[in-house]
Amino acid sequence: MYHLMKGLYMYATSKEEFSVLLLGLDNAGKTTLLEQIKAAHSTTQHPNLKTVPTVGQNVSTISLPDMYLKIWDIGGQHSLRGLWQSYYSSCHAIVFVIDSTDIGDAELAKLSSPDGHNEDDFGRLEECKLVLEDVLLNQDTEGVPVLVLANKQDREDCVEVVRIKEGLVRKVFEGEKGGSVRDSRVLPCSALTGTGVTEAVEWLCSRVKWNKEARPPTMR
Ligand SMILES: Nc1nc2c(ncn2[C@@H]2O[C@H](COP(=O)(O)OP(=O)(O)OP(=O)(O)O)[C@@H](O)[C@H]2O)c(=O)[nH]1
Ligand SMILES: [Mg+2]
Repeated sequence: MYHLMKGLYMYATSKEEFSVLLLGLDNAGKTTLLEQIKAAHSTTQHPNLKTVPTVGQNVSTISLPDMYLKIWDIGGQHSLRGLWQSYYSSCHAIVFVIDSTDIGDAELAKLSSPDGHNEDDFGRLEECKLVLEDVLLNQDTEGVPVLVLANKQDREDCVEVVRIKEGLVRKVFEGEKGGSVRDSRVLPCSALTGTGVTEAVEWLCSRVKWNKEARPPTMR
């Protein structure tokens, strides 16, 4: 009887759990974003916005009415990027965070015709493009929804989201094999102020549910 009751209780209280990876170059704002998401889903916690570069990973599970989101924030430094791929096969969505103040004017086309430009004009645009391409082309991320966040939109020197979408993201996604087989979206945000964080989480929740047959959740 005890086991039956326990089983029923577990069944009634368990929820689906989906894993989300936060990826992006070092200093993009991944850990700050995780802090904001955690604080937004806690009644007591304030975000710790004094981050240090992540060496390894941070992980937090947030409880939503109909699911758990287990969010993995992985260090973006060059030497740590090799670790990312070990998370791909078990993730349900990827958030690729871009520092909107460190990509020149986000115009990929200008990279290939650098007349009159020096490297400083581009920030880390080329590096950002290569790293995003690498994520998309890995076979373990095939079909996984990808949310690109144009972060640091609170700063005056940021590139606006439409430019990032048209000049950088669309071109990288067009180069992807198989074209439009995955859900993707580009959204503006400021991890520092929290603007756009709710919209990002909402998009993730809807897409992991839609993609449930291809990548089933675990029950918890
Ligand atoms: N102005 C502004 N600064 C931000 C924003 N998000 C992050 N930062 C700052 O950018 C710096 C790096 O933020 P982190 O969250 O530590 O970056 P990260 O992507 O986790 O970096 P790694 O752990 O090295 O991969 C910190 O000084 C943050 O305060 C933002 O939306 N606006
Ligand atoms: Mg970090």
